[in-house]
Amino acid sequence: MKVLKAKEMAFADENTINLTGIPSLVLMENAGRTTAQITLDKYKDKENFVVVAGSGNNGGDALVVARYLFKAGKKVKTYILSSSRQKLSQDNLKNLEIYENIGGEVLFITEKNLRKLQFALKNADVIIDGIFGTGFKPPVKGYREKVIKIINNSKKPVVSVDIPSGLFSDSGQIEGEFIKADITITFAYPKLCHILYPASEYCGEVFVVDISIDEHYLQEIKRYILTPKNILLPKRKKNSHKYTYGHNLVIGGSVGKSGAVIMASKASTKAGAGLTTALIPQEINQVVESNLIEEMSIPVSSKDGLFSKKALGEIKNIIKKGKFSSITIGMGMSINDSTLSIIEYILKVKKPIVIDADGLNNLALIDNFKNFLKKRKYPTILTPHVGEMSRLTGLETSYINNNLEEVAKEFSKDTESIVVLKSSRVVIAYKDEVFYSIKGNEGMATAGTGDVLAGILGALVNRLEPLEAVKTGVYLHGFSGDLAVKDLGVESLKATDLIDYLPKAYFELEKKKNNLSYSLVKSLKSY
Ligand SMILES: NC(=O)C1=CN([C@@H]2O[C@H](COP(=O)(O)OP(=O)(O)OC[C@H]3O[C@@H](n4cnc5c(N)ncnc54)[C@H](OP(=O)(O)O)[C@@H]3O)[C@@H](O)[C@H]2O)[C@H](O)CC1
Ligand SMILES: [K+]
Repeated sequence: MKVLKAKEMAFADENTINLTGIPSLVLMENAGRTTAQITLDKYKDKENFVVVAGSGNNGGDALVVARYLFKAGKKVKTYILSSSRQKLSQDNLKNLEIYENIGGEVLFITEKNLRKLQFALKNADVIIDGIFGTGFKPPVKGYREKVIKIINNSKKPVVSVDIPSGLFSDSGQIEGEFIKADITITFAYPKLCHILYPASEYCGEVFVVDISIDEHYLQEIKRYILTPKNILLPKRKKNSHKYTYGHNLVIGGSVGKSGAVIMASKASTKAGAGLTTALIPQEINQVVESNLIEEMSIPVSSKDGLFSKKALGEIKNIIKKGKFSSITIGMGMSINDSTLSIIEYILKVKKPIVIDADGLNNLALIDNFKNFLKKRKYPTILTPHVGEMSRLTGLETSYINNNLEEVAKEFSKDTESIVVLKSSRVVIAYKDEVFYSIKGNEGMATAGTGDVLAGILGALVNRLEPLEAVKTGVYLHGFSGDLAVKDLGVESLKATDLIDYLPKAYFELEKKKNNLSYSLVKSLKSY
C-alpha cells in the first residue's frame, strides 16, 4: 500500500475530479459518510457529539459526518471555525446548506464566542475534529490554536477527519498545537504523519477508507508501507535438500561480543537457511560452539579477542573452498586493522552480502567505500541504524531521523545497494522505491535485535530476489516483535525472543496472505 504526501493526494484528488469525472462532492460524501459509520460503530452507546469544522474541505467532510450522526438520531452540536459563510470552501458551503436543509444547525465560532464551544465540549461524549486536513501548513495560526488546546484539555474522545488537526501530513515531526486523536480516519491512502514518529503516536487507531480516488494518477509514487499483500514468502519444495535453501556464512564476533554472531546465526537457521556457519575469532569458538547446535562454526586466528592479521588469509581460503551462497558480516566484530581488511576483501566476493553493525563501522573507515560498493555485481544489503548511518554519511543523527526516506534513498543511490535504515521505523530504499515497515515496537529497542535482522536477511537472500528478501525479512522481524510483546510485554522483550517468535510470524503472515480481501475500510493495525 502506498503512503502519500499532501501534494500527491491533492494531485490524485484533482485528477479524479477533473479527468476521471467523479464530482468532488461525491468524494466528500464518501469520506464523510464512512467516517460517520466508523464513528457510530466505535461509539455505539454515546449520545452527544460535537463536530468542529474548519473552513476548508476537511471541514466539509466534517459537515457530512455531522449530517449522518444527526440522521442516526444522535445529539449533534456543530461549530464552524470561521467568521462568515463567504470564507468557506465551495464544497464546505454546499454541505453546510444540505445540513441546514435537513434541519441541522451550526454556530460560527471566532475568537469572540470561543467560550460557547468550550461550554459545549463539557457535555460532549465524542468530538469530531475536522479543522484541518492535508491543506494545513504548520504552525497553527490565530485562535484555532486555542480551539485545539480546548479540545485536548476536554479529555473527550476525538475522531480526527483525515489528519489530527495541527499535524503536518508529510512528516513525523510535530510543532506547536495539534489534536491528540483516539481515531483517525484517512482517505485513499495513509499519509506520512500516520506512520512516522512522533506524529503517529497522536493519531490513535488509523483507518484507511476508499473514497473512489482513481489510483492510476499515483503510478509514479513508489513509496509504500510493507503489507502482507506486497511481500512474498519463500517456499519449500518436497524434492529438495539442505543446499536448496542456501548456506549462509555469518562472520563476526569478538571477545565480549560473541552473542551478536550467535544470535545472527540462530536467526539465519530459524528464518529457513539450509545451512548456517559462523566464522569467528578462535578465542570465542568454545562459547559459540556451546551455544550453536544446528549451526557449524569455523574458528580463525585471533589476537586480543578480535580477528588477527592472519585471519584474512584464512578467511579468503575458507570462502574460496566452501560452498557458501551468502555472507552476513559485521555483528560484534569490533574494529581494528584486520577487521577493516576483512571488510575490504568481502566487498570483492562474488556472492550476496549483508553488512551490519561493526561491518558498517569498518566500511565507513574505508576511503571511497561507496565506489567499491557500486562496483559490486552481486547484491549488497546494508543495514545501518541511525548512528551507523551517521558514521557512513557524516550527517547528524537528528537530520537522519527527520529525513529517513531521503537519507536512505540517497545512500542507496550512492552505493547501488539495498539500504535498510533502522530508526523508530525501518525504511528500505532501493532504486526508485521506498518501503516503510509499520511492524515492530518500542520493546525491540534493545541490544541484539539488529543482529537477529541481519541473520534473517542473510538467510532469505538465498530464497527470494534480494529486494523481496529484504522486504520479507524486515516485515517478519517486526512482526515477530509484535507477536512476542503480546506475551512478554515491552519491557522484558529481548532479542532472542524475536528468534523464538519467528515461526509464529511466518505462520501468521501466511494466514494473513491467504485471507487478503478488499474492503472499503481497513485499519492500519490489520496489516
Ligand atoms: N476534493 C478534495 O480535494 C477532497 C478533499 N477532502 C478533504 O479535504 C481536505 C483538504 O482540504 P483543503 O481545503 O485542501 O484543506 P484543509 O481543509 O485541510 O485546510 C484548509 C484550511 O486550513 C487553513 N489553514 C491552513 N494552514 C493553517 C494554519 N497554519 N493556521 C491556521 N489555518 C490554516 C486554511 O486557511 P487559509 O487562511 O490558509 O486559507 C484553510 O481554511 C482533506 O484533508 C480531506 O479531509 C475529502 O476527503 C474529499 C476529497
Ligand atoms: K482533521
